[in-house]
Amino acid sequence: MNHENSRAMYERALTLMPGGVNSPVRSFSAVDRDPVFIQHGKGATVTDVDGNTYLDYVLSWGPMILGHSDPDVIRALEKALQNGTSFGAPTEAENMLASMIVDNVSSIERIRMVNSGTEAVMTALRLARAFTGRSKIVKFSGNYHGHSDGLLVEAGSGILTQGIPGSPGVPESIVENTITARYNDDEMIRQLFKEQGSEIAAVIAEPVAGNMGVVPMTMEFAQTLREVTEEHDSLLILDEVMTGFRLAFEGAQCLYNIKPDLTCYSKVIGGGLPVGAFGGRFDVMKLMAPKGPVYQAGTLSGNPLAMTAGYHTLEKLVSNPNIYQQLDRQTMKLERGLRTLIEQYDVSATVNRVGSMLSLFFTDQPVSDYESASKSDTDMYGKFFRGMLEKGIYLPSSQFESWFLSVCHDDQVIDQTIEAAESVFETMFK
Ligand SMILES: Cc1ncc(COP(=O)(O)O)c(C=O)c1O
Ligand SMILES: N[C@H](C=O)CCC(=O)O
Repeated sequence: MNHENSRAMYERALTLMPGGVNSPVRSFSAVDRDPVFIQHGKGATVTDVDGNTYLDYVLSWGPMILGHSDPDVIRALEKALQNGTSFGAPTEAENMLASMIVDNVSSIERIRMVNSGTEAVMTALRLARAFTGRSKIVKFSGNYHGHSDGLLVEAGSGILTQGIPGSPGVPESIVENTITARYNDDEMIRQLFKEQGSEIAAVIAEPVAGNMGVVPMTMEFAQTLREVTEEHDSLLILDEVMTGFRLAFEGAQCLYNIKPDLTCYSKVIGGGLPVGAFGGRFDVMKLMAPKGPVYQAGTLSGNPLAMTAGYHTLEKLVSNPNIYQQLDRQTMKLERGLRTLIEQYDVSATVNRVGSMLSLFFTDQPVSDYESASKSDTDMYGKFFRGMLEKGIYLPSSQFESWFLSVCHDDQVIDQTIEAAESVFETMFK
């Protein structure tokens, strides 16, 4: 494959932006390679600036559940564009997206749109603190909730990929209110609440973690989180930025049958445009300004183009519930193909999957938390990644990110991916 144009653009980018990128994971630094620059995407594929086309399992890190350039979403955007791009005033598009969610997700009685997952989580925590009058929050190692100051401690995603414990520039006084606990450890969270329950404003968790690779929460742990927060009058915040509208329309909360007090969204809710949102119980949400005293604002919050892309994406998902079965079936096919290869080539690897989120970890131990995820052989992943890229398969450039499938990942796409993986395994493990 020729990557001449990507290389030239990356060299130029390095002179303009720190590390040549606007978000660290996309720099490919963890897989020891220069990034490819993407020109366009269609369905399950993206094409780079050298004309190489790849089967895409990154899907913009999750949002593109309908595949790239879905014709209905593009058509709606083209129409919306004729009216202008931003007004900083209410539009009907906001009502449409909000009611799509309030009418279809039972835990959401009120919702507020923002521009990113980071903003959604940051504000949901402020709200939880105001509602409870408490300062401490509990998060879990290996979960990632965006890059706000209090949440980078033992975070997943780029923080885990780069092997750094948090970030310089965050004052001690901010993180002293963040308690970090072990994911899927019932005993630890119960003990924590026994000791400090009256000071804890909220527990925030990814119901299926996707930022230390895919690590599902156990059913038991989900119930425990709901129980301890209720017992101690703390709030349970589910960060469904990745899982919302992806694992089911009602997100992971319906798979686990738990009702959080607040839920955070981003990714699929914006159909590929920048949208974040948080919502939940009316008695909590009514504290938000201008109804209540908790401040949040945004010049571009509820932007009409973003609302349009989100509405038309969710519209297609809600009106075709078979979509989730189809996504599950196709991802299971990929999972089975990878498992067969792991056995055939006797590789120390394990596959975790929930619905259309999947990770291949190069470790023979089960991966159930930050500690076990961290034991994966990241050099091996880098080698696998580079081999797959050369075969035209665009995977996440880190062991600790989820692979995502879209409705365009049909049998042919999956077969081609498994064939490529077989040929890469052949060179790596024969
Ligand atoms: C679970 C989770 N929460 C929060 C975020 C932050 O979202 P954003 O990147 O839109 O700020 C992300 C992804 O980045 C995420 O995966
Ligand atoms: N893991 C991150 C979000 O889900 C990856 C996207 C990013 O931070 O650039």
